[in-house]
Amino acid sequence: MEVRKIGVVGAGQMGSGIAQVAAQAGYEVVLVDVAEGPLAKGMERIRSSLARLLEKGRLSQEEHDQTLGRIQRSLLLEDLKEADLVVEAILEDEGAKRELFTRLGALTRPEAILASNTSSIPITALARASGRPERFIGMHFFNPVPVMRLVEVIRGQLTSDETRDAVVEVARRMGKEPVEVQDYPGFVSNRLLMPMINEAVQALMEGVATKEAIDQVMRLGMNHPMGPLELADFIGLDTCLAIMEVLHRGLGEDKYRPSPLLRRMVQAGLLGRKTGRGFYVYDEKGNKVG
Ligand SMILES: CC(=O)CC(=O)SCCNC(=O)CCNC(=O)[C@H](O)C(C)(C)COP(=O)(O)OP(=O)(O)OC[C@H]1O[C@@H](n2cnc3c(N)ncnc32)[C@H](O)[C@@H]1OP(=O)(O)O
Ligand SMILES: NC(=O)C1=CN([C@@H]2O[C@H](COP(=O)(O)OP(=O)(O)OC[C@H]3O[C@@H](n4cnc5c(N)ncnc54)[C@H](OP(=O)(O)O)[C@@H]3O)[C@@H](O)[C@H]2O)C=CC1
Repeated sequence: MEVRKIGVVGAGQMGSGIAQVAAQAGYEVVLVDVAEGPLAKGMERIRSSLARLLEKGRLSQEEHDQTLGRIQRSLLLEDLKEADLVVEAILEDEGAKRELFTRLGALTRPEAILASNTSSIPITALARASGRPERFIGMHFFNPVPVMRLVEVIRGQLTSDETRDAVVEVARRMGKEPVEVQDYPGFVSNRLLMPMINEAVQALMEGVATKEAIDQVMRLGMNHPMGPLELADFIGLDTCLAIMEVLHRGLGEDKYRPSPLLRRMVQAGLLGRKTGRGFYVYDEKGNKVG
């Protein structure tokens, strides 16, 4: 099946990035969110990322303008009726995602593929809610989407070969490297990454070192581009907690128990860069100021 039009639901940090790389690859894009505020913020993120690429000469003025021209913004899921592929990037909550996929399954064309950018939630369960498990798949992008090359491709129990082939082709056309993994909690990426982040939070809570020292150890000693606490702020502490809960529930081992400090920070609304404060403090442009 040839994909021409891509819908993206959720205009947060991931949804806006996915819409951007899809439009850069030449697809017609419809970006949908529930409210005007996040939609405007998502479009602003796309504009500033494209401006950065233009400034660096990675994009011509014409490509820049055409990319923006390919993105239609909307507050209505009904505008996804003509899409060939819809990628969901709303909050990491199984109930909310199931509800959305039930609606998408009812309103999109029967041959359209539905994909989730979930970080950890079982693809097979979301596929069932969509009512079209053969044409359902996990398409897991990485943050920041315009920069990171990986797309983790996760087949559900009933995903067809045609669906897998179609999203692999889309990912490649976006300039990404698709890697196929099985439908286990957290897949590969977050089964490995999130316990490290959770352990860094636990080490901070136990007073093993300051947050700066913990981050420095991993940056300077392991050559990670960001320390784990800085990275947790970048991802969003709500998303980190949601992923740890899926690992804990899904794999049933104590080693995946979310750190109480992580939980407390989410309860306090300290979600990281997106709310201006997490382990560190950020200005409105997302630059670390404290
Ligand atoms: C939770 C999940 O389910 C899965 C996940 O996504 S986990 C998170 C995965 N992501 C990571 O681990 C990110 C780790 N961090 C990094 O790789 C880097 O710190 C970073 C790429 C974010 C920033 O890199 P940096 O060197 O500190 O900053 P900076 O120089 O501004 O950016 C590096 C390059 O990326 C570009 N860039 C960064 N963000 C960009 C954006 N949003 N749009 C376009 N370009 C961008 C910059 O322009 C720069 O390009 P040049 O090399 O051509 O100069
Ligand atoms: N952050 C990361 O590094 C990564 C995240 N992911 C996954 O991507 C998904 C999105 O994460 P991220 O972009 O960081 O989250 P954000 O909080 O930045 O964005 C989520 C967006 O979805 C909107 N939204 C919430 N519910 C609905 C709905 N029912 N319909 C339409 N839009 C909705 C939110 O609006 P509002 O603000 O009004 O609630 C918000 O704009 C999650 O599943 C996450 O696990 C995957 C890879 C990396």
